[in-house]
Amino acid sequence: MNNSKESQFSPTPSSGTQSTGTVALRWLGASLELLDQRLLPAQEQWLTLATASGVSQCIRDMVVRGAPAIGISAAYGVALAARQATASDWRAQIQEAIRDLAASRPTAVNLFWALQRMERVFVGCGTPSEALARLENEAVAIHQEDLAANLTMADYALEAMGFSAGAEGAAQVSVLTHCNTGALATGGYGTALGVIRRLHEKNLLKQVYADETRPWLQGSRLTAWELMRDGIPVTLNADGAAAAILAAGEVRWIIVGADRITANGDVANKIGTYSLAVLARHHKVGFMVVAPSTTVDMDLQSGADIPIEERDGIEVREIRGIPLAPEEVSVFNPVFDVTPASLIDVIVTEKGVVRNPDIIGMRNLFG
Ligand SMILES: CSC[C@H]1O[C@H](OP(=O)(O)O)[C@H](O)[C@@H]1O
Repeated sequence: MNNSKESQFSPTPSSGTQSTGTVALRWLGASLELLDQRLLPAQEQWLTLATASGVSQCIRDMVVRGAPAIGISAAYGVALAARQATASDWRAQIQEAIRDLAASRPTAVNLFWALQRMERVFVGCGTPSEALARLENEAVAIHQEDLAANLTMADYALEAMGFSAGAEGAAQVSVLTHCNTGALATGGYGTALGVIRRLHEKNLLKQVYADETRPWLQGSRLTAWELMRDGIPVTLNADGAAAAILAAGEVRWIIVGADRITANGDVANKIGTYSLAVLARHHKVGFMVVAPSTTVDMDLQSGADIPIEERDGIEVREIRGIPLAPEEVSVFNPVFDVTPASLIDVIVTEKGVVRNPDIIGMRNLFG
């Protein structure tokens, strides 16, 4: 892996929508560039990956993170494996790359959806050169489809919020969001942050409150950085301040992303999401989950079935090597929690919207 400045590919959004300059990844054809999100906001440093194992390590280390971005990066990782696999055992090498990428993080179903889609293409390839061409095309398609989905979801979300088309002059709304669900977490534009971008584009956004999102600080380090680059009015708050913000009465919606949505509408998302949903219900604030259909896992009946990733306690005990707690203290560090469907007012996907989600509403949309 080394640093690089040039890039050849980053999908441009469909016409009629403001594109965002921020991207998390760039496909160069023979390599994948990843913006090292561990260093933001202090440094914008790109890593160039030429192997699937390098991409897998970057997902493990959260160089790139965010459910859709993880899936897209893994898809490009499989394409890189095809480029590397020229020996007689090329099939085994690509299959091993898929296995290694699948082991990189356990919760975001987008990863497994993307790898299964790439594997379906791979098994139909007869030669290494056919695999190289078809797998690269499939990874690019996954990337571009994700961006298109985000643009569609932004429109659906505004309708769900009561902003019909052409509502530019309507009263502005303040919202609160958690973690990072923007261009840094997706193929571009963002899921929950895509809705926030669209509200801003239509002059419907008064203020975004962004939870800092301990312990990895996706909110303070990524969301605040991303929104300020786009001139979007963002106020950073400690996670513990969310209750007081909702009690003040300005915020009308909490808008978050997801890492896995099960058949009954339960949602796994960044740790702290569940408590926001409880607060939202108590304060009669709308609670919206925005996620592409690649985040929906109809094979799991409920959130109890979702594997919740736990990461090293050092992420809680330290920040960039600076101790925040006694070195030997034990730490509970699940990086996701599950919000029951009963606390969710609406799930927005590019295939449509599920209000008051339950298994019937999910099945109507996803079969
Ligand atoms: C649209 S990103 C979805 C999801 O991914 C983030 O997790 P992580 O930063 O650990 O990859 C967070 O849960 C976002 O809401």
